[in-house]
Amino acid sequence: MGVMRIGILTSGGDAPGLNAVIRGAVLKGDKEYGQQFVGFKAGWRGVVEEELVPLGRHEVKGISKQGGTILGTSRTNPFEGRGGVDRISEVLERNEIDSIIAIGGEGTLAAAKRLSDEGLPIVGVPKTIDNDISATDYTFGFDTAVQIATDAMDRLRTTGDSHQRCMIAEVMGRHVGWIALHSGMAAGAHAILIPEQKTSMEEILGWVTSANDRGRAPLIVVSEGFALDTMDDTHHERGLDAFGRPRLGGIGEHLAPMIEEATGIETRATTLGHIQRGGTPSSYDRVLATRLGMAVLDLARDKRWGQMVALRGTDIVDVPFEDALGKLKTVPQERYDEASLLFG
Ligand SMILES: Nc1ncnc2c1ncn2[C@@H]1O[C@H](COP(=O)(O)OP(=O)(O)OP(=O)(O)O)[C@@H](O)[C@H]1O
Ligand SMILES: O=P(O)(O)OC[C@H]1O[C@](O)(CO)[C@@H](O)[C@@H]1O
Ligand SMILES: [Mg+2]
Repeated sequence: MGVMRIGILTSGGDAPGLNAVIRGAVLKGDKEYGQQFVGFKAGWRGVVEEELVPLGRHEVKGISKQGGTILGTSRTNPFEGRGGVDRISEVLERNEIDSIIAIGGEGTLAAAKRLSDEGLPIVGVPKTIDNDISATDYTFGFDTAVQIATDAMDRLRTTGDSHQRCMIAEVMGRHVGWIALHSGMAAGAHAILIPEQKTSMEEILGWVTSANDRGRAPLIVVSEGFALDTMDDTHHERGLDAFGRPRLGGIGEHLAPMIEEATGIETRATTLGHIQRGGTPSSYDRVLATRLGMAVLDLARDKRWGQMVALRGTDIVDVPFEDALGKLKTVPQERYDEASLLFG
């Protein structure tokens, strides 16, 4: 049997740790199995458009501490345009590529599942800062996002304290509240508002006034996908993305005047936005990402197509793509109840 050649792609939004996955895979493949690697540029686009880049030990030197992805990313659908199974098989064959490692979120993994169901040799690695993928306890990128959000809140608190203001920090997370829950708990927030828990303005005002009455500057953490019990939908004023999904964001700015008017406490909102996704990954994310990158190679070596790696406890395990799809991993009621004991 000849040397196995593996193509790697990163697809969907970037997350800190993507480069550590790539490096982990390339180093192990090179040292252990004598495999060779190529990179596909910008997700599935690189596969469909046959945009390949060399990916050897030289290219991955020192990259696990770099944010973003050296391969670039996109939200290209591999079935659209010139894409499809026949086109992808032809690209793989022409470039003597035996398998694809797809690193991405649930959209990328859904595409990977469809392609592997149709016979293509694909294995996967889950990624998202939102930590909303089922079948894995944590995703890389989440720890870094939480750390960045916590640092920002520590800063908001010193300026809030100085002015005796109510500060609102809006964090990412799409339709789940993991980033808000963890960063809010770490920063000692007086309320954490998440999409999983419909909350009333009365409850929020109760927490704000109770903190204020004790002489504290209230800190409210709100997840971008949160809606008040009186709202029919999430707050999104920036329209839809290319796939018809609402671009979330702005709920913090929406709540601030309501709180200020009802309590008389001057209130300011800050949206952390893409700062949460950029820059150096935490050491936890580097280690998790490196382990996932090394483990996914065993799936490729054993030709276990349609499988992905995941974290269970402290172990890296493998699961079929479908276990990661269909259902978001939301914040369980007991985790919210536990955190909410500290509100107000
Ligand atoms: N069910 C699906 N079948 C085939 N392709 C899909 C499917 N869902 C999504 N995709 C394709 O995969 C691409 C990546 O998905 P998406 O943009 O949701 O990013 P993701 O991998 O889920 O990461 P993120 O965490 O940023 O959402 C999509 O842009 C789309 O082209
Ligand atoms: O990169 P975009 O398209 O602005 O997407 C932003 C979304 O991506 C995420 O950062 C990761 O899924 C979400 O938290 C956020 O809603
Ligand atoms: Mg997605």
